[in-house]
Formats: sequence, C-alpha cells, structure tokens
Amino acid sequence: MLSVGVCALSSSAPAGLQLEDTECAFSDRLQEAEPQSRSTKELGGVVRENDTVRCSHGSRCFGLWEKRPGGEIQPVKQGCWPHVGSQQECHSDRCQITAPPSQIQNGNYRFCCCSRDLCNTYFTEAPHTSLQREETALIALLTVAIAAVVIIALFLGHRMMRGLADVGSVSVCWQLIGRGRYGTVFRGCLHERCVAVKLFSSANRQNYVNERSIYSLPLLQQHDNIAHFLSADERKTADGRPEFLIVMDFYPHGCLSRYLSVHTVDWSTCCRMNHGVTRGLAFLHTELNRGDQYKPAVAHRDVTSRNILVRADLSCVLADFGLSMRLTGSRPCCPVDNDTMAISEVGTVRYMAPEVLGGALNLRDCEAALKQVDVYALGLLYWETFRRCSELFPGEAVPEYQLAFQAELGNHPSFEEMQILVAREKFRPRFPEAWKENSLVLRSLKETMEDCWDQDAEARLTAQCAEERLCELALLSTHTAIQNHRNLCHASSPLQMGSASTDTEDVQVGVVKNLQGVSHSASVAKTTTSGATGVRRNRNSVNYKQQQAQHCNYPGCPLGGAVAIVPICLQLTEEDLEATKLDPKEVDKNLRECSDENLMEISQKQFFSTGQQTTNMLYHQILRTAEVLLLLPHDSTPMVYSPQFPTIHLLPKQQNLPQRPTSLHLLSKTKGTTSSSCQRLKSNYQEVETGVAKMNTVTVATDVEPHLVTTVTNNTSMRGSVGNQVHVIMSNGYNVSVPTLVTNGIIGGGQINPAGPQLKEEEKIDRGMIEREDDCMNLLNSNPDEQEPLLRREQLPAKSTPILHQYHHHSKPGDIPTGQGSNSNNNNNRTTLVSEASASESAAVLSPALVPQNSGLLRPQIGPVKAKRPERPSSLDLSSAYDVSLIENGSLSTSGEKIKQRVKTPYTLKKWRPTSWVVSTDTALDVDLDFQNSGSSSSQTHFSSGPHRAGSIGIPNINQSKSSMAVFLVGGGATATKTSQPDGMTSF
Ligand SMILES: Nc1ncnc2c1ncn2[C@@H]1O[C@H](COP(=O)(O)OP(=O)(O)OP(=O)(O)O)[C@@H](O)[C@H]1O
Repeated sequence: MLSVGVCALSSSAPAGLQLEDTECAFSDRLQEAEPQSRSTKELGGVVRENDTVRCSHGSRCFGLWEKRPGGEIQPVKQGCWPHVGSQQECHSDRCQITAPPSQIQNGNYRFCCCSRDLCNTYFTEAPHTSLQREETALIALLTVAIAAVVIIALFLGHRMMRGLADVGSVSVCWQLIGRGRYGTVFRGCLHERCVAVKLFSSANRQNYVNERSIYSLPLLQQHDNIAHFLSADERKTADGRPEFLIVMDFYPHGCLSRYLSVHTVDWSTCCRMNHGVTRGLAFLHTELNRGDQYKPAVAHRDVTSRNILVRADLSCVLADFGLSMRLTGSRPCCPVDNDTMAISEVGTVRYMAPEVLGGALNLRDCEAALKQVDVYALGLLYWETFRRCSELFPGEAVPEYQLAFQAELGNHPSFEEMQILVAREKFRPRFPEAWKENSLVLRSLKETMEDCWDQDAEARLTAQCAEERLCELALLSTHTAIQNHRNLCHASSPLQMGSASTDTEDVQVGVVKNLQGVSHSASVAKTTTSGATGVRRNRNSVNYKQQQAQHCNYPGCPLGGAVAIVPICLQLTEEDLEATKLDPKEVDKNLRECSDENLMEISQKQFFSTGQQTTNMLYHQILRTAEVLLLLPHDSTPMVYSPQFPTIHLLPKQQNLPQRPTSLHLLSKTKGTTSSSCQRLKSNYQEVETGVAKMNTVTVATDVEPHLVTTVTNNTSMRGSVGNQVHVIMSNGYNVSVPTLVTNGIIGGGQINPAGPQLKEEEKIDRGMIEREDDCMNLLNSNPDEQEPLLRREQLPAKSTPILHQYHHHSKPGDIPTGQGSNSNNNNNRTTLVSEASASESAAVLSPALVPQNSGLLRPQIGPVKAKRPERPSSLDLSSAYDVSLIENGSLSTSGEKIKQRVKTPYTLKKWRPTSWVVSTDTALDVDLDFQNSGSSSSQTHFSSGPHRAGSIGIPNINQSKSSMAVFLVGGGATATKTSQPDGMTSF
C-alpha cells in the first residue's frame, strides 16, 4: 500500500468562513501561486497553513498522484472535491483507487476521493483492479461469443431439422448408406427407431414426387414386401436450394446385390427372398379396390437387385419407386407420342427387357407391356440370387456374386451393348455348370427363370404366376438336398436307384404340379404302366422314412439318418395323385368366380391375407399335399424301386394363365370378344386339365376355338378342287380370330376346321346366342390385336371368288377330316387343317354378299367386321408393294425369307407371329425350312408343333419359336391326318 505523508492539521479557521467538518490534505504542485492567494471558491475550502484545507459543505477530499518511472509516487494534487454525486467512491472512508489508470501520461496518474477527514493524505490501490476488469471483459466477451456460437448452432440445427419436423424429431446421423442415380440415402433415428432418409436434389424432384406418390397409394403400405415409407418433405439447403427427402424404414442388410455379394444363402432363404420380391411385385401389379380405397396397378420399371432391400430376417422388400408408373386408375399410362420415350426407355440398362432395348415395347397395351418388362427383370434377379444358393452347388464353391450380364458386358454395359446382346442376340445369363444336372429343382428353377425372361414378352409369366412358381420351388426345398444326396447315393451305392433318380423327380413334380388344378389324371400325371403287374402300390401313407433309411442306410450315404425325413424313393401312383386333384366342379366354380368383381375380391384376399397365403386354391392344394408328404408316419414299409413301378411323368409347367388377378379390365367387351375371351378361358382351363400347356404337342382338339387361318396359294393350277395348292396356314396363337385365305390367281381351297364345340360356339355367336355362362366369364383382357388378321398386307387381290367363307354355318365337326389343336403356353393355339374337300363344299356355299368380290382375302367372319387398326410398331417392312410383287413373281424364296425374317423379329410382330409354320411343297419356298419328304408321297403333309420334332424325318427344321405350334404342309393331292401317339406328332 502506498502512503503519502500526512500534513499537519491546522487548528484554526479563517474568520468569516463557515468551517466545515471535512478537512483534507492539501497540496498542489501544478499551481506555483500561494494557496492563500487563491479564492476559497477556487480551492473548495479554506486552506490552512498545515497543508490542509477545510472543505465547504458537502465537499469531499481527493488526491491525484503520479507514478514516476522509478516507481516513486508523488502527490500531484490534493484538496477538496466538490463534484460529489455520481462519484460514489467519494463516500468511502479511504481514498481507494478503483478507476482504471488514466490513459493520460501513459497511465501514470492515480486518482481517488473519500469522505473522512484527511482521508486523501494517502491512497490505497487494489493491486489487481485493472486485471480483474480485463478478465471480466474477456469473460464477458467469451460469454457473448459462446452465446453467439450456440445461437448460430441452434439456428442451423433448426434449419437442418426443419425438414424432418413433420415426422417428429428425426436425428439424422448423416451416415451415408447408399447412393443411387437419383438420391443419396442416409441413416437416421426417429423415436429411437432407425430410419433411412433418402435425399433428392432439386434436379431429381420428379423422381421424388413420383416415389412419394407411389408410396402414398392406398393399401400399398399394408403390404409386407413393399418398403415401409414413413414420410416425405421438402426443405431448403443452407444455400437456399430446395431439397427433398423421403423417410422410410431402415433395412440393415441394405440392398440385395450388396447382401449377395458378401453372403451365400441356403435354398429356403433364397426362395423366401425371391418369393418376397415376387409377391411384392405381384401386389404392385394388381389393381385393388377395397372399400373406398383404390390402388391402381403399378409398374415398377426399375426392378434390379439394387432396388430390393433385405430385412434383418432376410426377407425382402421392393423399394425405389422413382420410376414407377400407374397403369390403371384415374391417370393410367396412355402414351402419346411425346411420352413414348418416357414410357419405354426407363430403368436400369442392365435389366432392360429386349423389347425396351429394341424400342418395340407394345405401347398399345401399355399396362401388360410394362408388367412384362418388370417380370423380365425379375428373371434376372432370380438368376443373380440363386447363383448364390449354396445348396445348388453341392461339393463345390459357390460362384462369386455377379450381376446379370456382368460376365459378358462388365460393370457398365452401354445401352447399345445390351441392345445387341439381349435384343438382337437374345442372349440370357448362362446357367452355371452345376445346374446342368437334370434334377427337379434345377429344372423347375431354370424353367421359371426362362419363363420370366422369355424373349416373347407375352409368353412371360405374370408376377402372380411367378409367385406361385416360387411357392412351388420353396416347397421343393426339402427335396433339394435329397436330389443332391440322391446323386451322391448313385455314385456310391449299389442300390438300384437307377432311373428312380428321374422318377423321383417326376413323382415330386407330379405331386406338386398336379395340384395346380389338374383334373384329367390320364393326361396330366401320365403313368407308365409297362409291365406293372404286381407292382406294389405306394400309398400316400407309405412309410417313406423307412424306405429312405433303407435306401440310404449304407456307409458313405452322406445324409444318413437325416434322410429319413425325406421321401427319396416315394413312388406315387396315379391313384395317389388323384387324391390331390381338384374337383372339376370346384374348378368350374373357380372359373365362374372369375368375374371382374370376383377377381378383384380374390386379389384383395390374396394380398391382404396374412402371411404368404394366396387364395389360389391350387396353391392351397399344394400346401395340403406338402403337409401330407412331410407328415407321413414313420413306420411305413420301405418300397424298393422297380423299373416296373409306375412312373409319374413330369407335369407341364404351370400356365401363365391369362386374367389372373393382375389387371382387371372392367370394360365390357363386345359379344364376339366376350365369346372369344370366354373360350380362351375355357381353353386355358382345358390346358390345365390336360396338362399340355407349353408342351408344344399337337393333340386332337376336342374343344377347339375358332382361330385364324390364312391360306395362300402359290399361283399353281388346281387339280380337282384344290389341286397342287400350297396352303399357307397360319394360326394366331393368341386368339379367336378371323380365318383368312389368300389365293394368288386361283381359287384356293381351304377349310378351317373348327373342330367340335368350336363350331357350336360360332353358331351361337352368329345367332347372337352367347350363353349367359360365357357372359359371366367376360373377364379376359382381350388384346385388340387378337381380332386382327395375320399379315394382312400380304394378302393378294383376288382373282377368283373366295370359297372359304361362312364355313361354320354349313360344316359340322364331322365334316372336317382333321381337327388339330395345339397349345402353347397361354396362347391357346389351335392349328387347323384345311380340308380340300370341305373347301370345295365351302366354295359351293359361299355367300358372295359376305365376301368382298375384289379381294383375295377369304374371311369367314366370326364377329362383326372391325375397322383395321393402325399398324403396330414394326421394324419389319410389310409394305404391300413388296408383298404383291413377291407373290406375283412367285418368288417363294423371298417369301421364305420373309417368313424367316418374321420369325426373327419377334418384338415387332409378336402378335402376328404365326403359330403354325407353313411349308410349301415348292422347295424354293424356303431353304431354311429344310423339309424332308421322308419318302412319303408328295401329297403327304407332315406337321408337328413341337420344336423337338424339328429336323426329324419329314419334319421341317424350323427355328420354331415357343409360341409357334405347328408346321403345315399341304401338298397337292389328298391330305391325310394322323395323330401319332405318344409324341403328339400329327401327319397329314
Ligand atoms: N431403407 C433403406 N435401408 C437401407 N439401405 C437403403 C435403404 N434405401 C436405400 N438404401 C440403399 O441405398 C441405395 C440407393 O437407394 P435407392 O435405390 O433408393 O436410390 P436411387 O437413387 O433411386 O437408386 P437407383 O440408382 O437404383 O435408382 C440402395 O441400393 C440401398 O443400398
């Protein structure tokens, strides 16, 4: 503490002055003049001799000191301080310096004031006063800064979270979990639940809008296999740009391709994954009406393994609806020219269907076409997934995960590369070597894939059918091991499994497939009965466990005891299978229920039943049988395989039945169309019954639909009624259509053979007597093109009066020498032989009024004549000039080229593709057909519907497509027809 010398106190005060109580030390080094010479007012009091001053009333004492450089402190001024008021410090007893050092003279001055007598004799200075103030200032500054930072942080945080405000407090940890073409996906938390937040930039707003609108469709979120959507919102980024986000459930395994790239899967998981995806897609494709909720059919349009998400339990969901499109409802897809591109060329190039790559998407039936595109990609998805199924590669390493076409085109295939590979070369992913084995599982699996990625879009499965296939495959799961095991058993066991290998599969197929609505045992579960006398029947209750134990109870049998639960050698007979067959009445009922309304209802039940149920009774039958199979008693008698055992043959693969509840066209059809549709439906039913679906076998049609027949004669003279005509007979595999006969300069003979009930139906149509029964089945999605004549532009101007017309008014089934029907897939193809005799008869009864006189086109009209629709998109030049010159010149080789070209142009002419190939006796017709007459007379005609017949003796070697059914050759002279059993080949 600094002290200043105390001045002497004066005891006396000058007269006349009112002495005050406060006496202060006095000094003034700045004033040289004597204090006495100055006025009292100036001094604030009366100066005394002892260097004190008695201050006037109210004044206080003050002192000003100077701190010299050497640290010495000298008083500069002391005396009375009259400016009392705001200077609170002056009330203090001590003269304490509180004010910061004055900046005057570099801060060397100290000032203080006080109220007690002589209190300004010295001063005290708190040593750290200035420091504290700095600290305080610093602290204050820091506080303000921190507060500012906090406020800014809160502000930014608030802005950041504002977008998620609608979904509650989502805290996004901004962990990047995926990046796609349109969005970036982060992981976040919402109410302690993990969510995924997909961020779209403003450039991808349309994708966001689309995805949000699809997710918001009624009923969609109730489905198990659709990604679970939580909310969507828009917000602004810090720099003011709009940004869009979709919040959905977080799927811990990410997308399917990521999962498969690091994991292999077992059979049941694989089936479950694929089944989930398929089920989700089937649901998406289905139009649903439930109370006041309506869900339109939607095409996904970007089905890829990246857009399938995997749950923790390894079930899968369909996600990423940014490119999806409503197919029905208030704004169905209805392409106008500008939209064409947008509708057709979207998706991921790798998964684009050939018709998309080839620019030949059928935009006239946009709904069906886009669904077919989805199913194509589904097939690729199956391939990718099952290639990682460990059980399908017994004893070897599971191949590395590959995307479809990755081996061929690498990681970034271009559109053009895909176009060449898939659309032009019709290449599909190769099946691994290990799948070459002809086992039930592998056969079914490969077939399912092939049916999904069929080059012919219309031949593809519907998603619903694919779903059922997956159900079947899943049911075969327990057999997978068996199959593999069985092969091993073959290798090491002396037991006579022999052909039981195949037979076992066949039995299994018989069991499973037979449950799909088959009622004709003889034709479906074909039983070989060669020398089967004394064969022990293996009843349903056969103790197959013991059988298996016995068969595999030998050293080296890898399954050992485990085999006991699997029916390796289970032999089912026809009788056994009958137990699982459907009651025809039930099937009938089912078909009746397929009215528009009922189908809608069925769809709803199917998709809203719990678990993986389907209302399809065939499926339930499968399940029931599976239960029977798996719950057989343990104490059965083993059955020893014998070659004489009845062998259950493979059932044909499941139909891609039209008008499953995928899209329900509620538009009423014309009667003719109704009839066609109904007939088609019946026909499909029949196909299921007889199990000839997709087997490409020619069977004698007992209930044949009307179909399209085009007959072209090749400018040759007639012998007799028809002579050496070359009849080109084509049957539209899709429809009940208008038979057409084209002749070139002569009267061509031809007769459609509307075998059996077909005639009756036509008669009914003509008489406007379509039965109510048919009306009620007016549910098929009839393709408008089905009414279109085939290759209309190739028809020639008639030089003769058509004779083939109105045959159905005059012919009876018996009149027709042959009636050949063939089925392929769901095309309900019917091939019909033209009977020359009948043709003559027909000619005689032909009503000129019904036939355009100047036309070579002979068209028995089944329904009202329709105006020709605009051309379908086609890359094939079908200009009439070409055709006319072609035929006029008799250039059949050119014609053959055209046929060939047509065959090779499936996507432009799919719907016109003849299902019956034509072979002319004119060898110049088409060398590619490689027809061999096999020594039969030139007038003999052979035809076969099965590709397996191609190239065999007497059978044209034609690159026959799946949908094509038969090859006709009508040579000059008599025609005979014969159906040879068992291969179904029919000869004329
Ligand atoms: N809900 C989710 N949970 C976990 N991962 C997800 C989720 N959603 C998306 N992902 C991951 O983010 C990736 C990209 O997401 P998404 O496919 O939706 O974006 P995109 O931009 O539409 O992609 P694409 O290129 O396939 O169109 C997905 O492949 C997946 O790995």
